[in-house]
Amino acid sequence: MEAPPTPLESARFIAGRSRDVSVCEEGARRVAEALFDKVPSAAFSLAGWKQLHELNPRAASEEAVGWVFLVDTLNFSFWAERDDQKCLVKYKGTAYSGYWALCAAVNRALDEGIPITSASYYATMTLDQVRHVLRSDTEVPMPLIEERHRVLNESGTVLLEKFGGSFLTCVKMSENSAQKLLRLVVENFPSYRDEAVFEEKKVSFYKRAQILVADTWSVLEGKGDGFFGDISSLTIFADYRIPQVLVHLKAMKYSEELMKKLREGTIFQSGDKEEVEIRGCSIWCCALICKHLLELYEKKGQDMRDQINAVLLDYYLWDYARDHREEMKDIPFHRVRCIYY
Ligand SMILES: Nc1nc2c(c(CN[C@H]3C=C[C@H](O)[C@@H]3O)cn2[C@@H]2O[C@H](COP(=O)(O)O)[C@@H](O)[C@H]2O)c(=O)[nH]1
Repeated sequence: MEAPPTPLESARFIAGRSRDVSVCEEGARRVAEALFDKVPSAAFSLAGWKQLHELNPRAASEEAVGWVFLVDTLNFSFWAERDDQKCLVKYKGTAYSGYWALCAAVNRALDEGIPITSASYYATMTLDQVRHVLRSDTEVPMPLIEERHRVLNESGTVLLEKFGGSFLTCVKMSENSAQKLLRLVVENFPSYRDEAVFEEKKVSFYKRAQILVADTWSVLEGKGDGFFGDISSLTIFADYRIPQVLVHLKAMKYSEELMKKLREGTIFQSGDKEEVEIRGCSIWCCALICKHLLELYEKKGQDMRDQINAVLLDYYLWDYARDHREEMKDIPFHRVRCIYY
Protein backbone atom coordinates (compact mmCIF):
# COMPACT_ATOMS: atom_id res chain seq x y z
CA MET A 1 0.00 0.00 0.00
CA GLU A 2 1.63 3.26 -1.10
CA ALA A 3 2.48 5.82 1.58
CA PRO A 4 0.27 8.96 1.67
CA PRO A 5 1.83 12.33 0.72
CA THR A 6 4.03 13.94 3.40
CA PRO A 7 2.35 16.31 5.90
CA LEU A 8 3.81 19.32 4.03
CA GLU A 9 2.52 18.12 0.63
CA SER A 10 -0.82 17.30 2.29
CA ALA A 11 -0.95 20.80 3.80
CA ARG A 12 -0.26 22.47 0.45
CA PHE A 13 -3.01 20.39 -1.17
CA ILE A 14 -5.55 21.11 1.61
CA ALA A 15 -4.76 24.85 1.85
CA GLY A 16 -5.23 25.17 -1.92
CA ARG A 17 -8.77 23.75 -1.74
CA SER A 18 -9.93 24.68 1.76
CA ARG A 19 -13.32 26.44 1.99
CA ASP A 20 -13.90 27.14 5.70
CA VAL A 21 -10.31 27.94 6.68
CA SER A 22 -7.98 30.35 4.91
CA VAL A 23 -4.31 31.14 5.35
CA CYS A 24 -3.58 34.89 5.26
CA GLU A 25 -0.25 35.44 3.46
CA GLU A 26 -0.13 39.04 4.69
CA GLY A 27 -0.96 37.92 8.23
CA ALA A 28 1.73 35.24 8.12
CA ARG A 29 4.28 37.85 6.99
CA ARG A 30 3.30 40.16 9.85
CA VAL A 31 3.68 37.30 12.36
CA ALA A 32 7.16 36.62 10.96
CA GLU A 33 8.04 40.31 11.48
CA ALA A 34 6.74 40.17 15.06
CA LEU A 35 8.82 37.04 15.77
CA PHE A 36 12.02 38.46 14.24
CA ASP A 37 13.44 39.64 17.56
CA LYS A 38 12.33 36.48 19.43
CA VAL A 39 14.47 34.10 17.36
CA PRO A 40 17.66 34.64 19.44
CA SER A 41 15.75 34.00 22.73
CA ALA A 42 15.59 30.71 24.68
CA ALA A 43 11.86 30.49 23.85
CA PHE A 44 12.84 29.94 20.21
CA SER A 45 15.75 27.60 20.81
CA LEU A 46 16.47 23.91 21.20
CA ALA A 47 17.88 24.61 24.69
CA GLY A 48 14.51 26.06 25.71
CA TRP A 49 12.98 22.58 25.74
CA LYS A 50 14.86 21.83 29.00
CA GLN A 51 15.52 25.36 30.26
CA LEU A 52 11.88 26.51 30.16
CA HIS A 53 10.09 23.28 31.10
CA GLU A 54 10.84 21.88 34.55
CA LEU A 55 8.94 18.62 33.95
CA ASN A 56 11.01 17.63 30.92
CA PRO A 57 13.99 15.32 31.61
CA ARG A 58 17.34 17.05 32.29
CA ALA A 59 19.35 14.05 31.07
CA ALA A 60 20.14 13.06 27.48
CA SER A 61 20.16 9.34 28.32
CA GLU A 62 18.43 6.19 27.03
CA GLU A 63 16.05 6.52 29.99
CA ALA A 64 15.23 10.14 29.00
CA VAL A 65 14.50 9.00 25.42
CA GLY A 66 12.22 6.33 26.89
CA TRP A 67 10.40 9.07 28.86
CA VAL A 68 9.83 11.02 25.64
CA PHE A 69 8.47 7.96 23.82
CA LEU A 70 6.05 7.15 26.65
CA VAL A 71 4.82 10.75 26.95
CA ASP A 72 4.38 11.27 23.21
CA THR A 73 2.52 7.94 22.94
CA LEU A 74 -0.03 9.49 25.36
CA ASN A 75 0.25 13.06 24.04
CA PHE A 76 -3.36 13.60 22.93
CA SER A 77 -6.77 15.01 23.81
CA PHE A 78 -6.36 16.83 27.14
CA TRP A 79 -9.06 19.45 26.60
CA ALA A 80 -11.89 19.54 29.15
CA GLU A 81 -15.61 19.84 28.27
CA ARG A 82 -15.81 22.72 30.77
CA ASP A 83 -12.80 24.88 31.61
CA ASP A 84 -13.88 25.10 35.27
CA GLN A 85 -13.95 21.29 35.61
CA LYS A 86 -10.68 19.83 34.43
CA CYS A 87 -8.16 17.15 35.30
CA LEU A 88 -5.31 18.55 37.42
CA VAL A 89 -2.21 16.73 38.67
CA LYS A 90 -0.35 18.17 41.66
CA TYR A 91 3.39 17.61 41.55
CA LYS A 92 6.05 19.20 43.78
CA GLY A 93 3.65 21.93 44.88
CA THR A 94 2.27 22.89 41.46
CA ALA A 95 -1.09 21.86 39.95
CA TYR A 96 -0.62 21.05 36.24
CA SER A 97 -3.36 20.88 33.61
CA GLY A 98 -3.55 19.59 30.03
CA TYR A 99 -0.40 18.17 28.49
CA TRP A 100 1.61 19.12 31.58
CA ALA A 101 -0.75 17.09 33.77
CA LEU A 102 0.38 14.03 31.81
CA CYS A 103 4.06 14.86 32.38
CA ALA A 104 3.41 15.50 36.07
CA ALA A 105 1.59 12.15 36.40
CA VAL A 106 4.51 10.30 34.73
CA ASN A 107 7.07 11.98 37.01
CA ARG A 108 4.85 11.30 40.06
CA ALA A 109 4.72 7.59 39.13
CA LEU A 110 8.52 7.43 38.74
CA ASP A 111 8.90 9.05 42.19
CA GLU A 112 6.54 6.37 43.57
CA GLY A 113 8.85 3.67 42.18
CA ILE A 114 6.50 2.68 39.34
CA PRO A 115 8.69 1.86 36.25
CA ILE A 116 6.19 3.65 33.97
CA THR A 117 8.79 4.47 31.28
CA SER A 118 9.81 0.84 30.89
CA ALA A 119 8.18 -0.97 27.93
CA SER A 120 8.06 -4.28 29.77
CA TYR A 121 5.88 -2.53 32.39
CA TYR A 122 3.42 -0.62 30.21
CA ALA A 123 3.12 -3.44 27.64
CA THR A 124 1.12 -5.41 30.23
CA MET A 125 -0.30 -2.63 32.45
CA THR A 126 -3.93 -3.20 33.50
CA LEU A 127 -6.61 -0.53 33.06
CA ASP A 128 -6.69 -0.03 36.84
CA GLN A 129 -2.91 0.53 36.94
CA VAL A 130 -3.24 3.12 34.14
CA ARG A 131 -6.09 4.81 36.06
CA HIS A 132 -3.87 4.94 39.15
CA VAL A 133 -0.81 6.37 37.36
CA LEU A 134 -2.86 9.01 35.47
CA ARG A 135 -5.17 9.81 38.41
CA SER A 136 -6.39 13.40 38.68
CA ASP A 137 -6.31 15.51 41.86
CA THR A 138 -9.80 16.79 40.96
CA GLU A 139 -12.93 14.72 40.40
CA VAL A 140 -12.38 15.08 36.62
CA PRO A 141 -10.28 12.20 35.19
CA MET A 142 -7.88 12.60 32.27
CA PRO A 143 -9.91 12.08 29.05
CA LEU A 144 -9.78 8.80 27.03
CA ILE A 145 -8.27 6.65 29.82
CA GLU A 146 -9.36 3.39 28.07
CA GLU A 147 -7.71 4.51 24.81
CA ARG A 148 -4.55 5.43 26.73
CA HIS A 149 -4.51 1.94 28.24
CA ARG A 150 -4.88 0.36 24.78
CA VAL A 151 -2.12 2.41 23.10
CA LEU A 152 0.23 1.80 26.06
CA ASN A 153 -0.16 -1.97 25.81
CA GLU A 154 0.13 -1.82 22.00
CA SER A 155 3.19 0.48 21.89
CA GLY A 156 4.95 -1.35 24.72
CA THR A 157 4.45 -4.70 23.00
CA VAL A 158 5.80 -3.41 19.65
CA LEU A 159 8.78 -1.74 21.37
CA LEU A 160 9.62 -5.05 23.11
CA GLU A 161 9.13 -7.22 20.02
CA LYS A 162 10.87 -5.03 17.43
CA PHE A 163 13.27 -2.74 19.27
CA GLY A 164 14.38 -4.68 22.37
CA GLY A 165 12.16 -2.46 24.55
CA SER A 166 14.23 0.66 23.82
CA PHE A 167 13.11 3.60 21.66
CA LEU A 168 16.77 4.64 21.47
CA THR A 169 17.32 1.49 19.39
CA CYS A 170 14.69 2.77 16.96
CA VAL A 171 16.38 6.20 16.92
CA LYS A 172 19.76 4.63 16.10
CA MET A 173 18.15 2.74 13.19
CA SER A 174 17.15 6.09 11.68
CA GLU A 175 20.82 6.94 11.08
CA ASN A 176 20.36 10.63 11.92
CA SER A 177 17.45 11.10 9.49
CA ALA A 178 14.27 12.67 10.88
CA GLN A 179 12.26 11.42 7.91
CA LYS A 180 13.53 7.86 8.38
CA LEU A 181 12.67 7.95 12.10
CA LEU A 182 9.23 9.36 11.23
CA ARG A 183 8.68 6.46 8.81
CA LEU A 184 9.92 3.84 11.33
CA VAL A 185 7.47 5.20 13.93
CA VAL A 186 4.46 5.37 11.59
CA GLU A 187 5.15 1.92 10.10
CA ASN A 188 5.64 0.15 13.43
CA PHE A 189 3.33 1.94 15.89
CA PRO A 190 -0.29 2.00 14.61
CA SER A 191 -1.52 4.63 17.08
CA TYR A 192 0.83 7.17 15.42
CA ARG A 193 -0.77 6.66 11.96
CA ASP A 194 -2.46 10.10 11.86
CA GLU A 195 -3.91 10.14 8.32
CA ALA A 196 -7.17 11.25 6.65
CA VAL A 197 -8.91 11.53 3.26
CA PHE A 198 -9.60 14.98 1.74
CA GLU A 199 -11.47 15.33 -1.58
CA GLU A 200 -10.86 11.61 -2.25
CA LYS A 201 -7.08 11.97 -1.69
CA LYS A 202 -5.14 10.45 1.23
CA VAL A 203 -3.43 13.06 3.41
CA SER A 204 -1.13 12.78 6.45
CA PHE A 205 -0.50 14.97 9.51
CA TYR A 206 1.54 12.59 11.71
CA LYS A 207 1.26 15.02 14.64
CA ARG A 208 2.45 12.63 17.39
CA ALA A 209 5.05 10.96 15.17
CA GLN A 210 6.57 14.33 14.22
CA ILE A 211 6.53 15.68 17.79
CA LEU A 212 8.15 12.41 18.92
CA VAL A 213 11.02 13.02 16.48
CA ALA A 214 11.23 16.66 17.59
CA ASP A 215 11.19 15.80 21.32
CA THR A 216 13.85 13.12 20.71
CA TRP A 217 15.99 15.79 18.98
CA SER A 218 15.37 18.10 21.98
CA VAL A 219 16.01 15.61 24.80
CA LEU A 220 19.27 14.50 23.09
CA GLU A 221 20.12 18.20 22.59
CA GLY A 222 20.56 17.78 18.84
CA LYS A 223 23.75 15.75 19.38
CA GLY A 224 24.94 12.18 18.71
CA ASP A 225 22.01 9.86 17.99
CA GLY A 226 19.80 12.97 18.38
CA PHE A 227 21.43 14.88 15.53
CA PHE A 228 19.09 15.01 12.51
CA GLY A 229 20.49 16.60 9.32
CA ASP A 230 16.95 16.99 7.99
CA ILE A 231 15.18 18.27 11.15
CA SER A 232 13.99 21.25 9.07
CA SER A 233 11.93 18.88 6.92
CA LEU A 234 9.44 18.36 9.77
CA THR A 235 6.28 20.50 9.87
CA ILE A 236 4.56 21.98 12.92
CA PHE A 237 2.44 19.52 14.90
CA ALA A 238 -1.25 19.90 14.01
CA ASP A 239 -2.87 19.85 17.47
CA TYR A 240 -5.80 21.95 18.76
CA ARG A 241 -3.74 24.84 20.20
CA ILE A 242 -1.67 25.95 17.19
CA PRO A 243 -4.76 26.69 15.01
CA GLN A 244 -6.20 28.76 17.88
CA VAL A 245 -3.07 30.90 18.17
CA LEU A 246 -2.76 31.34 14.38
CA VAL A 247 -6.32 32.72 14.23
CA HIS A 248 -5.59 34.90 17.28
CA LEU A 249 -2.51 36.29 15.49
CA LYS A 250 -4.61 36.82 12.30
CA ALA A 251 -2.43 34.54 10.18
CA MET A 252 -5.38 32.22 9.60
CA LYS A 253 -9.13 32.84 9.32
CA TYR A 254 -12.30 30.75 9.80
CA SER A 255 -15.55 31.22 7.81
CA GLU A 256 -18.55 32.57 9.72
CA GLU A 257 -20.24 29.14 9.54
CA LEU A 258 -17.19 27.38 11.00
CA MET A 259 -16.73 30.07 13.69
CA LYS A 260 -20.36 29.55 14.71
CA LYS A 261 -19.91 25.77 15.02
CA LEU A 262 -16.70 26.23 17.04
CA ARG A 263 -18.33 28.76 19.35
CA GLU A 264 -21.20 26.30 19.99
CA GLY A 265 -18.60 23.72 21.07
CA THR A 266 -19.44 21.34 18.22
CA ILE A 267 -17.59 18.04 18.61
CA PHE A 268 -15.91 17.10 15.31
CA GLN A 269 -14.84 13.62 14.26
CA SER A 270 -11.27 12.85 13.19
CA GLY A 271 -11.25 13.26 9.41
CA ASP A 272 -14.23 15.66 9.17
CA LYS A 273 -13.77 18.17 6.31
CA GLU A 274 -13.55 21.20 8.64
CA GLU A 275 -11.12 19.40 10.97
CA VAL A 276 -8.85 18.42 8.06
CA GLU A 277 -8.95 21.99 6.72
CA ILE A 278 -8.04 23.45 10.14
CA ARG A 279 -5.08 21.05 10.54
CA GLY A 280 -3.82 21.32 6.94
CA CYS A 281 -4.05 25.13 6.84
CA SER A 282 -2.23 25.37 10.20
CA ILE A 283 0.71 23.39 8.82
CA TRP A 284 0.75 25.45 5.61
CA CYS A 285 0.45 28.77 7.48
CA CYS A 286 3.46 27.95 9.68
CA ALA A 287 5.50 26.88 6.65
CA LEU A 288 4.86 30.40 5.27
CA ILE A 289 5.81 32.05 8.59
CA CYS A 290 9.10 30.08 8.58
CA LYS A 291 9.79 31.09 4.97
CA HIS A 292 9.17 34.79 5.72
CA LEU A 293 11.30 34.64 8.88
CA LEU A 294 14.25 33.15 6.95
CA GLU A 295 13.83 35.81 4.23
CA LEU A 296 13.84 38.64 6.79
CA TYR A 297 17.19 37.39 8.14
CA GLU A 298 18.53 36.76 4.64
CA LYS A 299 17.88 40.43 3.82
CA LYS A 300 20.26 41.19 6.69
CA GLY A 301 22.81 38.77 5.26
CA GLN A 302 22.16 36.11 7.89
CA ASP A 303 21.57 32.43 7.02
CA MET A 304 19.40 31.25 9.94
CA ARG A 305 18.45 27.78 8.66
CA ASP A 306 19.96 26.20 11.78
CA GLN A 307 18.04 28.51 14.13
CA ILE A 308 14.67 28.70 12.36
CA ASN A 309 12.58 25.63 11.53
CA ALA A 310 8.98 24.47 11.99
CA VAL A 311 9.85 22.59 15.19
CA LEU A 312 11.20 25.68 16.98
CA LEU A 313 8.37 27.84 15.59
CA ASP A 314 5.86 25.28 16.84
CA TYR A 315 7.37 25.09 20.33
CA TYR A 316 7.38 28.90 20.50
CA LEU A 317 3.75 29.25 19.36
CA TRP A 318 2.56 26.43 21.62
CA ASP A 319 4.22 28.00 24.67
CA TYR A 320 2.82 31.40 23.58
CA ALA A 321 -0.70 29.88 23.48
CA ARG A 322 -0.16 28.52 27.00
CA ASP A 323 0.99 31.89 28.31
CA HIS A 324 -1.79 33.89 26.61
CA ARG A 325 -4.83 31.77 27.55
CA GLU A 326 -6.75 34.81 28.81
CA GLU A 327 -6.21 36.95 25.69
CA MET A 328 -7.15 34.01 23.46
CA LYS A 329 -10.29 32.96 25.32
CA ASP A 330 -12.71 34.21 22.62
CA ILE A 331 -10.93 32.26 19.89
CA PRO A 332 -12.47 28.77 20.18
CA PHE A 333 -10.31 25.65 19.63
CA HIS A 334 -11.78 22.75 17.65
CA ARG A 335 -12.97 19.81 19.75
CA VAL A 336 -12.20 16.25 18.69
CA ARG A 337 -11.80 13.24 20.96
CA CYS A 338 -9.10 11.12 19.29
CA ILE A 339 -5.74 9.50 19.94
CA TYR A 340 -3.91 11.53 17.26
CA TYR A 341 -3.51 14.93 18.98
N1 LIG B 1 1.75 21.70 18.36
C1 LIG B 1 2.09 21.26 19.56
N2 LIG B 1 1.18 20.56 20.28
C2 LIG B 1 1.55 20.15 21.50
C3 LIG B 1 2.80 20.39 22.06
C4 LIG B 1 2.78 19.81 23.35
C5 LIG B 1 3.85 19.81 24.37
N3 LIG B 1 5.06 19.40 23.76
C6 LIG B 1 6.22 20.19 23.94
C7 LIG B 1 5.99 21.53 24.49
C8 LIG B 1 6.68 21.73 25.58
C9 LIG B 1 7.44 20.55 25.92
O1 LIG B 1 8.77 20.86 25.77
C10 LIG B 1 7.05 19.50 24.93
O2 LIG B 1 8.12 19.00 24.21
C11 LIG B 1 1.54 19.22 23.53
N4 LIG B 1 0.83 19.45 22.40
C12 LIG B 1 -0.58 19.21 22.14
O3 LIG B 1 -1.29 20.31 22.69
C13 LIG B 1 -2.56 19.85 23.17
C14 LIG B 1 -2.55 20.01 24.67
O4 LIG B 1 -2.67 21.39 24.94
P1 LIG B 1 -3.20 21.83 26.41
O5 LIG B 1 -4.63 21.25 26.53
O6 LIG B 1 -3.12 23.34 26.38
O7 LIG B 1 -2.26 21.20 27.41
C15 LIG B 1 -2.65 18.39 22.80
O8 LIG B 1 -3.18 18.28 21.48
C16 LIG B 1 -1.18 17.99 22.77
O9 LIG B 1 -0.96 16.85 21.93
C17 LIG B 1 3.74 21.13 21.29
O10 LIG B 1 4.89 21.41 21.65
N5 LIG B 1 3.33 21.53 20.05
